[in-house]
Amino acid sequence: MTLKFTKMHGAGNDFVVLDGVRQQIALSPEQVRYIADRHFGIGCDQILLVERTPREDADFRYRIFNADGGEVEQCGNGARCFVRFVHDHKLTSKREIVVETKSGLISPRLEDDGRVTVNMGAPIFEPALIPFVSDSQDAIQPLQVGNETVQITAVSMGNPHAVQVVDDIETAPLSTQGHLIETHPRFPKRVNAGYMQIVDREHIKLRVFERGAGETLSCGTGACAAVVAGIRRRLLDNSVHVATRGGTLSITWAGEHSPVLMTGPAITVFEGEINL
Ligand SMILES: N[C@H](CCC[C@H](N)C(=O)O)C(=O)O
Repeated sequence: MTLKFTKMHGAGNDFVVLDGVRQQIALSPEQVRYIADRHFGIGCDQILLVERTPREDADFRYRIFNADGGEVEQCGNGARCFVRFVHDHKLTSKREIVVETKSGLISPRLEDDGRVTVNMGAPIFEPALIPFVSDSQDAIQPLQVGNETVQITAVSMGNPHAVQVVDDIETAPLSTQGHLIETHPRFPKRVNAGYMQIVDREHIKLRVFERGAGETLSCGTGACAAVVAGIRRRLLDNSVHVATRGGTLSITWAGEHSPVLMTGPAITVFEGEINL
């Protein structure tokens, strides 16, 4: 089978985007891993599959597969690339669309300056819904990682995140802690491990060891989770610029049950075909 694909990135978090509207696509985990492989395949952090949806209240369905082959609930940087893709490939003329994901509806919008704003929905703190094994919803909770105890904020943006505050992002222990947190038994569906450095109340630096992909240059839901965590810890104001290794994302959250808004880039790099 020959598949047309589009290679895209959102602040360096890169994607292979597949048009499941004009092509009939059903990928096995092995095929996902092959496409995502940076030596034997195309190479990407995630694969994004665009599909029609039967829902009346949505324009498309959006399926996300991590490089390890697992299908997941949400991808923030991918949502921005999604709306750029469907607009540029003339699957819609709308500049704002409603997209069905495994974790609910999101609405990305193309801005006049070329960036994309996404309403990512409200963060979730109930442990059972993250999911996180805990009898507390405190903003800061201890987590035993190897032979040390770290202080995390557990939050879901549709996908699970464990966020820490560090003094220096450059020395954050992603290489030693990242996988241990990702696979921690208190996160039954595994978790994305975020490390943020507070620059001031409107600026942070962020690195994320992503579930199913390892450290990426940027993580959109991770940026949302980090800002929410910082606001809950009373360290940040409501609008924050998040500097990631691949670029800057702007996140706004008014607190409580209000939605998190994310604005950032969505870039098309090249089009191609791959034989599966
Ligand atoms: N690794 C994530 C999915 C991709 C999220 C990230 N690339 C983003 O931009 O939000 C997870 O397993 O939940």
